[in-house]
Amino acid sequence: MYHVKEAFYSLQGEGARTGRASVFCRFSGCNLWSGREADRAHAACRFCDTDFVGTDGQHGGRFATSEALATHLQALWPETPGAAAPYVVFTGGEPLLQLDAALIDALHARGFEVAVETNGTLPAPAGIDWLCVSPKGHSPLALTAGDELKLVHPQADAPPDRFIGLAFRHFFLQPMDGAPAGERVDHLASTVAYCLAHPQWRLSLQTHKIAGID
Ligand SMILES: C[S@@+](CC[C@H](N)C(=O)[O-])C[C@H]1O[C@@H](n2cnc3c(N)ncnc32)[C@H](O)[C@@H]1O
Ligand SMILES: Nc1nc2[nH]cc(C(=O)O)c2c(=O)[nH]1
Ligand code: SF4
Ligand SMILES: [Mg+2]
Repeated sequence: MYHVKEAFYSLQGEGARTGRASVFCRFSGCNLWSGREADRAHAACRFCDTDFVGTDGQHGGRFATSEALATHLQALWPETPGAAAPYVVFTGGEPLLQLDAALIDALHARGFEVAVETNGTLPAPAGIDWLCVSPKGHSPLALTAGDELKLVHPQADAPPDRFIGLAFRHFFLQPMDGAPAGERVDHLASTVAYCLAHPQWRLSLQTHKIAGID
C-alpha cells in the first residue's frame, strides 16, 4: 500500500530543472521527523517546510498497487499531443520509504521520466532518471552519487565543504526558509555570499514560492 499526502501538477521550483512542468507525488511520512510540531525541536531534521502527515491533501490517498498509483499520477499530466515526455517528481516526506521499482516501472511504461527528491539516508530502487539528494545535518548519507546535491543552507551540522567531493553533476545551495522573516533574509544573504566565494556551488531559489504557484 502506498500512502500519498497529495499529488499535483506544477513547475519544478528548485535545482537544475527549475521551471520544468512536473507531476508531484508527495508521499506521507519521513524517517527524520514525525511531522508533528511538538517533535520538531528534537527531530533529526528541524527546518522542514512541508506537511506530509496523512493522506488528506489534494489528490492524496492510499493506493493498493503500483498500477493504481501510476494511473492516478498519469491523469494529472495534461493531454498535449507531441509534447515533451511527461515528468513525475517523487517527494514527501521521504519518498524512499515507499518508492519501489514496480512503481518506477509502471511510470516508465506510461512514458514518464522519473525524478526523486530525497534526504539521501536510504537506498534507492533501480531506474530513477533524476536523483536529487538534500543532506540533513549529521544524518549519514546512503546515497553519495546522483544528478544534483541540493543543500539547504546554512545548517550548523552540514557545512557545504563536506559534500563537494561527492559524485554529483550539480551542487546547489538553497536558502533555509521559515520564520522569522529576519532570519530568512540572513539565510539568503549568507547563501549568496557562499556561492560567490565558492563558485562550484550554485544558488537554488524556491521559485514556486516566489511565483506563488504551490
Ligand atoms: C520537503 S523535502 C522532501 C524530500 C526529502 N525528504 C528531502 O528532504 O529531500 C523537499 C525539498 O525541500 C527542501 N526543504 C525542506 N525544508 C526547507 C526549508 N525550510 N527551506 C528550504 N528548503 C527546504 C528539502 O531539503 C528538499 O530538498
Ligand atoms: N513547485 C514545487 N517544486 C518543488 N521542488 C521540490 C519540491 C518538494 O517539496 O520536494 C517542490 C514543491 O513542493 N513545489
Ligand atoms: S527529511 Fe525532508 S521531508 Fe523529512 S523532515 Fe526533512 S525536509 Fe521534511
Ligand atoms: Mg516543497
